[in-house]
Amino acid sequence: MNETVHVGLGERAYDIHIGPGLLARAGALIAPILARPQVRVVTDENVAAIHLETLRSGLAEAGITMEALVLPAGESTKSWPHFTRTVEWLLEQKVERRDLVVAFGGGVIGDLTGFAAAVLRRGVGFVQIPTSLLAQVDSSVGGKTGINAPQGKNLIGAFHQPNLVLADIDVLGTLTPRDFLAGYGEVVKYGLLGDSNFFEWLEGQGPALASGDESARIAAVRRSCEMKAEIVARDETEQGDRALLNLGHTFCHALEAATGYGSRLLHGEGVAIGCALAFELSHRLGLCSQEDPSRVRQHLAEMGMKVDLSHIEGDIPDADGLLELMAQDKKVIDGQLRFILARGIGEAFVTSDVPRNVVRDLLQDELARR
Ligand SMILES: NC(=O)c1ccc[n+]([C@@H]2O[C@H](COP(=O)([O-])OP(=O)(O)OC[C@H]3O[C@@H](n4cnc5c(N)ncnc54)[C@H](O)[C@@H]3O)[C@@H](O)[C@H]2O)c1
Ligand SMILES: O=C(O)C(=O)C[C@@H](O)[C@H](O)[C@H](O)COP(=O)(O)O
Ligand SMILES: [Zn+2]
Repeated sequence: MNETVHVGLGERAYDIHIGPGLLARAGALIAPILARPQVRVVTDENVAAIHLETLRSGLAEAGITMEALVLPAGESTKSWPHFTRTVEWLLEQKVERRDLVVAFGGGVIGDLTGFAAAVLRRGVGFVQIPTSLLAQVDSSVGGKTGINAPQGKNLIGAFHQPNLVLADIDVLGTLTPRDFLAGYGEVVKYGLLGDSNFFEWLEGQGPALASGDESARIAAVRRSCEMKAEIVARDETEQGDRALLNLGHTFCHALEAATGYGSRLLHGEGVAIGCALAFELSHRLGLCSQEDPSRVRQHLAEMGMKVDLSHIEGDIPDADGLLELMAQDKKVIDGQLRFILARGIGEAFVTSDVPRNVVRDLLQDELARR
């Protein structure tokens, strides 16, 4: 029942194992790449409470000992204070250059721990054991690591590939429905950016995925990882095509900054809203038919997801305020925003040819519906 996706990056290549029961086998899977039988694990309080002892015994089966740092859960942990605490803890633990650090949690823990590993003693290896759907389909793969800055999302970080990824499908069973659906936003993104058959499959299988169907979950994680691995192998540091994985994110990151990186808007929720906006923008620019944004919105709505700016509670900035936040996007070149747009479902492309007034009008219209 286990699947393996290979990320073909030459000397930085690694495998993603996907399937049930992987925590119990973690020791056996990690042992071949360990220099000595000990690891340091960074996790959050939710994951630790439910799954840390299973990981500890899975490692112990192969004679590997572990110490853990348990951080608070949530996006605000992806910040300087927790980053400093993590790096100092790893140094206190005398983690050596040939040791491996384990990121055991969702995307927040993966991004923070990966960045700590990137700078610790100028770079130590790390293993991703992603426990949220979002982390299994996206953040644990591809080596983007980092933290948020007051100026914007993920503005401080490094490309640092993991040495191994273990995506245990069983742990998805303890996610809250809200966190599961947030991760689903990134799954839908893959279909929208490059695989219309996958999107069509999700239209049929999305409800089964959400209600816990194991084979549907494995298939969705595998297809997402295959697509991400293929793009990352082509363009590891986002000089070109990797930006496709940013579909919906220019809007999403501005909305996350506007809502204070808290529980008002989760990253995956912002991605879903951002994808709907990107398709609407594509339609307004005459790139795709009206049916495409409608179909995107309909599937997200049927899954019970946030689709519109009106689904975000509380105040958000006006159109100019959101455009100002977008100006910090890492895809900006010579002060010019770049967007991921689509000629249809599964046909995304990267462009800077987007008049500011069209984006402004779109945001104004969407804000007026709040
Ligand atoms: N590096 C990348 O390529 C990349 C890609 C996508 C997203 N991200 C980042 O990932 C972050 C979002 O990740 P996320 O949605 O996993 O958020 P998260 O890490 O905050 O996890 C969501 C919530 O689920 C809980 N949780 C995780 N696994 C659980 C489990 N098995 N059982 C019960 N609870 C569990 C966490 O404690 C948390 O409360 C954002 O910061 C985003 O920017 C990075
Ligand atoms: O891996 C990538 O590349 C992505 O863009 C994946 C995104 O889902 C993810 O949210 C990423 O962290 C965004 O990257 P950023 O460079 O726009 O911060
Ligand atoms: Zn994302």
